[in-house]
Amino acid sequence: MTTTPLLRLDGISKSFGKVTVARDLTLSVQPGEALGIVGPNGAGKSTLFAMIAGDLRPDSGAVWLEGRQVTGVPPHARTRAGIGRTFQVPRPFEHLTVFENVLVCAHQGAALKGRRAQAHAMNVLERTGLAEVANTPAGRLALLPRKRLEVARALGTGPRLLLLDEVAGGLTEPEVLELVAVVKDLHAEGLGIVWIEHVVHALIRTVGRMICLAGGDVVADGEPLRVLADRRVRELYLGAGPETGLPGEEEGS
Ligand SMILES: Nc1ncnc2c1ncn2[C@@H]1O[C@H](COP(=O)(O)OP(=O)(O)OP(=O)(O)O)[C@@H](O)[C@H]1O
Repeated sequence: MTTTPLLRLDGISKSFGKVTVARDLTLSVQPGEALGIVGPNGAGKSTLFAMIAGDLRPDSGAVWLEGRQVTGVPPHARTRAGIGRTFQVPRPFEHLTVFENVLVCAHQGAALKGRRAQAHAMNVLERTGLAEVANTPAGRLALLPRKRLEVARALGTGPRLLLLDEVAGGLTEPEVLELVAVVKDLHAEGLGIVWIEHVVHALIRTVGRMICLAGGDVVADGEPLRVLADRRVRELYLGAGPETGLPGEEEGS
């Protein structure tokens, strides 16, 4: 028996002028799967998220969510349909508290009202380790809780597919591990996760599958250490700094 994929990109193509960021790209994410996406700067990773979330329309091809075509569906309706996303640069409502920020998402994204919305928002804060700062204005948060809040806001919308866009960027090593623990717990709950990340070792700890995007193509797809050991992937990362945590060749072979 075949299960309906949580997400399916079917022959997606997208160019900005002469720059092709997706070339006839086909990709499925199964329910509960955690997929990591790596690739050099400008590879088109964030653009891919924008097409999944509905902020950008592909030039051709289709986006399917749980067997429903959503290619022409606007972002707010995709949120309601079960896609939650974070942004590279978190932009919470700075003057609202952490709790209020998530409550807005529960109202607008998950269409919850009153006590149900409040209970959901509190639950999200517990799951993301933010309960203790529930009443702190978002603008006063340090970077790690700000990143946690970005994840919490996406969760507030009640997604079945969570898109994480470089949430580990800028964090210290121990902070990365704290964030990884949050994402791993969400995955263990059964949430489908697609995580774009340059901090590769965070992905290795979390995802069961990884793809590498470059020049609009998927250049490698499979078990994370195998993908990172792939010759083409290593060539793309040549010169990448140690902060990527790219494992040595012997680890992947
Ligand atoms: N709206 C747009 N209009 C024109 N060009 C764009 C637009 N959005 C992205 N691009 C270009 O498309 C390419 C892919 O950008 P994108 O942000 O998707 O890459 P990325 O893989 O996420 O990069 P990074 O790892 O640096 O975040 C880049 O060359 C970028 O300049």
